[in-house]
Amino acid sequence: MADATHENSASEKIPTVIADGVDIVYRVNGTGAGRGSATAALNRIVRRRTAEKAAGVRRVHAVRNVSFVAYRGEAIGLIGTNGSGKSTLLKAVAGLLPVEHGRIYTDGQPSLLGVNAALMSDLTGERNVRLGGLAMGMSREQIRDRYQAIVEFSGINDKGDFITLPMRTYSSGMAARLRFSIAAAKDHDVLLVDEALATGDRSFQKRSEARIRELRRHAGTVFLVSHSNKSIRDTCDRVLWLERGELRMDGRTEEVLKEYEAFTGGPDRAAAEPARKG
Ligand SMILES: Nc1ncnc2c1ncn2[C@@H]1O[C@H](COP(=O)(O)OP(=O)(O)OP(=O)(O)O)[C@@H](O)[C@H]1O
Repeated sequence: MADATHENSASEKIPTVIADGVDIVYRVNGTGAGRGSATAALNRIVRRRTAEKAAGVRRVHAVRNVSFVAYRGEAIGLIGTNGSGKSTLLKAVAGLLPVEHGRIYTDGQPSLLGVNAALMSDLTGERNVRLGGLAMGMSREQIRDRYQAIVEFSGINDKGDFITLPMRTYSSGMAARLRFSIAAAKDHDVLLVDEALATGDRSFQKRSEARIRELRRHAGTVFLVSHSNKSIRDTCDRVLWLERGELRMDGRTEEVLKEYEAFTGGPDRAAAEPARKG
């Protein structure tokens, strides 16, 4: 679907993402006394840290001291039980969330699947393909050349001429497939995929996995968040395992999944709740 511009091998070891001691903290307002009052809001602005508690601001420390280096040509799986910080870390790599401590360096523009190509439900699939392409920095000519391939890849028209209907008429699976197809039409420096493979049916999943392998060959780095250990095995050669916001393991896919499956109690039981510790 996309041009093969240049081939790279992981052996060249060109870093694309460096996370150095990253901490990410969410602040949730209105969880206690003073909720919504003007004084509480003013407090939050003026005396942030000390006032946070008094103003009912709860801190959720979602990612703790995470460091890794990702290289060009790698496909890296992000695994961990529910709430372990995978999506949060992905958003921070995409530049959509600030880090509390530490730094994230990226080479090139990271694209979080589905966000960079934010689709509009009142516009037709066709318009969204074109706008999404422009939003990702493709030229009109490139979009024209790849339009047909994007639509075919998405499979949106398999059951009728849906691409000319507004996106609000699509099922959530169809919308997710179109988002993936648009995002995957471009060769990304760093492509961040969050559970997208879980949305389509089996044949679409197969196509997306093949496309991720292709994107890897064409130089980019791919991050994939998934609860399907099979998808991770089929797509990734390296895995980062996050648990309670901490990087518990970083290594070859098989090595990490073996430990992870022992922890979660078997293959693809990964969505289980982590054991609570005090
Ligand atoms: N917008 C938010 N505001 C406050 N806390 C949040 C927010 N988003 C996530 N969190 C918290 O941050 C932690 C990490 O959440 P995150 O969504 O990154 O986990 P995850 O590993 O992607 O989970 P899942 O596998 O369930 O998708 C959780 O404790 C969650 O409750």
